[in-house]
Amino acid sequence: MELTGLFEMQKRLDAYIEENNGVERDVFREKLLALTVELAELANETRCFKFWSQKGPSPKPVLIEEYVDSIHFLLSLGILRDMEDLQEWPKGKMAGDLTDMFIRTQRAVLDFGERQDRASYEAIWVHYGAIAELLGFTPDEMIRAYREKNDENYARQQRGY
Ligand SMILES: O=c1ccn([C@H]2C[C@H](O)[C@@H](COP(=O)(O)O)O2)c(=O)[nH]1
Repeated sequence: MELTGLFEMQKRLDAYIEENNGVERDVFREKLLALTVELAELANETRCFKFWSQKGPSPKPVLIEEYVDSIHFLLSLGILRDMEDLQEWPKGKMAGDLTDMFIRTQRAVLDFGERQDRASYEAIWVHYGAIAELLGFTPDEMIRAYREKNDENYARQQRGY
């Protein structure tokens, strides 16, 4: 899946948010924490780990919106560390269920926070790709959901969110 267009949209949104909020410092730490929070929110909506509950996962539109919140911050972190030349979504084979994948993805995000290098950045994409596959998201669905949330993020800024 092609990432160039998404990086461009994210760069524009980030510039708008920074300008709107008078941000002049490096907000890498904040965005890293935001990504771990979004990942946990997605896990919570899937309820994959809630062996103590009989309730099923949230509907697909809810899951995909949470998913693309993560994609926003993942793109944004790449932009902050000059990795927006990554053209294709890095893919790799990963075995395991959703619970495995959420734990490993949290680790991959924190690992990137320490190393801040390309290999650890690409590893996060591989993990998110595996989550998308387990949740049955197609590339078209993800791109559509990303665009919709990107628009909503502008609208929120304009509303004084
Ligand atoms: O610099 C930023 C800050 C926020 N967001 C977006 C990503 C998510 O879609 C949304 C998260 O906002 P909350 O709902 O968590 O407030 O904001 C960005 O894209 N760039």
